[in-house]
Amino acid sequence: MSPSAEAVVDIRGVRRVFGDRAVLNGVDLRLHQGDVVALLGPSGTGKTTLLRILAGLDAADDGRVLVPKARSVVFQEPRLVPARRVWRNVVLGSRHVRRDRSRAVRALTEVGLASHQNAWPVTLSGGEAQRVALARALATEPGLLLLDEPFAALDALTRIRMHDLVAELIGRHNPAVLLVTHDVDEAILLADRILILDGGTIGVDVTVDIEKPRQRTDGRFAELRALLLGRLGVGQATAAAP
Ligand SMILES: Nc1ncnc2c1ncn2[C@@H]1O[C@H](COP(=O)(O)OP(=O)(O)OP(=O)(O)O)[C@@H](O)[C@H]1O
Repeated sequence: MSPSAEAVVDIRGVRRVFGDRAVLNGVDLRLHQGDVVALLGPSGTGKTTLLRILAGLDAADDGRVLVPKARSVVFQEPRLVPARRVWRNVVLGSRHVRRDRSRAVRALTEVGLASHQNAWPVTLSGGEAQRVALARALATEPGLLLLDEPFAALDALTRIRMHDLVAELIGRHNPAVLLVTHDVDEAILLADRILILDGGTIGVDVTVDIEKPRQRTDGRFAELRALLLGRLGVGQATAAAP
């Protein structure tokens, strides 16, 4: 993305204070359409707080926040409404249900769940429910897609399949994406840029210069993993290895 293109997310000097602790203390972040950015950081450093501010679910105490109106969030848990069928969950809040049914089915087709359109959420597996949450998030064609540890509750095999699916969907819809994750490999697999939030600010900002699809066996993958783990304060032995 050319640096001169207009940013869809532009936040400057964002502060968020809880009690006497400034969890965010001067965060700057610019994202352009199509940017896929992963946000790592030790537990409790404010990743979800930042994501909630970008989602409009929380407000900064100070600083400037420019985000698109059309934005969607996928959380760790799918947050489906149990009393609504799957397709209705995809277009929740719509006032034009009949017209929107085809939009819902298109979105479900993209995540491989068109055949489940009339199912009730309780009948879905965890992975299927999260695919419905993704379909719902993308059905509105958001300019910004916020993903808050969306694969953390899934088993390892489902998580790998979800990585492939999300990569494909992001490529097709081309929103700006902010992915909060604890999984360094997931960040390297999916993101073009990886940030580490610590001490209230973004201290690490790395461009992932490995062509996609990325292989964990690629030497550059292992090198970047070691670098990031080192910066996160874990796996120094790996990071220091020759
Ligand atoms: N509404 C709130 N009121 C008071 N403190 C809060 C509130 N929301 C978050 N915090 C505190 O802010 C800090 C950052 O929380 P946040 O959930 O943003 O961290 P995180 O980096 O996403 O953590 P994790 O990786 O464990 O999910 C934590 O210490 C948390 O207790």
